[in-house]
Amino acid sequence: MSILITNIGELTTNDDSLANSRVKDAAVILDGDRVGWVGSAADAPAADELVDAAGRAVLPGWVDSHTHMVFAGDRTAEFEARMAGESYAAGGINVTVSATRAATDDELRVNLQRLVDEARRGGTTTMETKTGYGLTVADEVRSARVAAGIVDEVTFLGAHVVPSGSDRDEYLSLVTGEMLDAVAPFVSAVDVFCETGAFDAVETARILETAASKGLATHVHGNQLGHGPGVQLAVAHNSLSVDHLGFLDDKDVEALAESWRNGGRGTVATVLPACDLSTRMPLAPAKQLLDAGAVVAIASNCNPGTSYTSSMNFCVATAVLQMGLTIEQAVRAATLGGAIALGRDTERAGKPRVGVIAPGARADLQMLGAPSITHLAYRPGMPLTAAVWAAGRRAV
Ligand SMILES: N=CN[C@@H](CCC(=O)O)C(=O)O
Ligand SMILES: [Zn+2]
Repeated sequence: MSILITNIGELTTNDDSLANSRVKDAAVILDGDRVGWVGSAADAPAADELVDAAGRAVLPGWVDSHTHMVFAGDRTAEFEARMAGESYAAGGINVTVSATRAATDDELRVNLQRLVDEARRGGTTTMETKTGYGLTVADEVRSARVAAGIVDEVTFLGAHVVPSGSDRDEYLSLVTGEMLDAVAPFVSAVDVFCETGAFDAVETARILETAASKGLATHVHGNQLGHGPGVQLAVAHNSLSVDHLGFLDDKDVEALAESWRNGGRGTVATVLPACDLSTRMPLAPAKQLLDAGAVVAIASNCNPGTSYTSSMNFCVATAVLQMGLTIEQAVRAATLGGAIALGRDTERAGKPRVGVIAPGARADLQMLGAPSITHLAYRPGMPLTAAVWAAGRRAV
């Protein structure tokens, strides 16, 4: 089954082999679950089905590379207290851990599916989610299993905090031993919250090294609540990404940029604008990172504590309006940037690449109710997602 989407006013491809990544009067053919052809509408071959974009903009579906969506409960009271002047502390995580442990598998599944459906309606076609609200072997395994049945990429975040009542050394041995082995069949990566109140530099290094020794990719939550060693550790351990980045010094920015020089595959700097706003923390210096040569991703960090939104439209608009990115930079960071942060920018183990509209890539596209991507920031807060195709199927 092939679908020709024609009469596209502006097509954003992220395909660097094309002279211009914002193509006018374009067309795309979806061939099953892959992109089959991209070009000028005038040259488009025939297909089984025709969709007239009527001059609207088409771009890759959002790739949300950082969420924590396997949870139960709600943290409205904590949010209200924060808006009244209290500051965010990692301790709130244990509130969600208690609620998550008390939930049934079905309740976790239904809540995760609800959030994924919301994200899909907002144009997201690839989603990562983390465990990290179970923090026992059994609860982390079921979080990973539930997530693996619903989202594209699952990350093990047993190293979120040391759960209340646990001995620190025993918990670290669990996270790097029995718990990691038990979740490994369901996950592709391991994450660590490297922060005061969570895990320190020595503990983070131990977790990253153990994950790598088992063939798993790594991510780091770093430099979220203050300046810390997260960025340097992530780069030194060749992590796929380091995320948050509200407190960076020049050496951190340079390390992230340097990691991509000389053809190296470095560490993506993932910024989380909705989280920065919801925690009233400094915005990550996304423009400085890009200007230095780092690869930047934008993600929602959807979770009940620090960022209860999956709206990538909101994140992109904030990155443009408040972080100083151009619209092209923000859209690229929220699509191809996320794909690179997940190691999904190339075909891997039979999984097609995502984050681009190019022949062979997964057929993940969104159409805006607007003629150009500029409207994502020009008309912030407006419901601009007009249509979504996920793996070639019309999803919205
Ligand atoms: N910082 C660590 N983890 C989450 C927050 C989790 C929570 O507060 O429930 C984050 O990315 O912001
Ligand atoms: Zn997070």
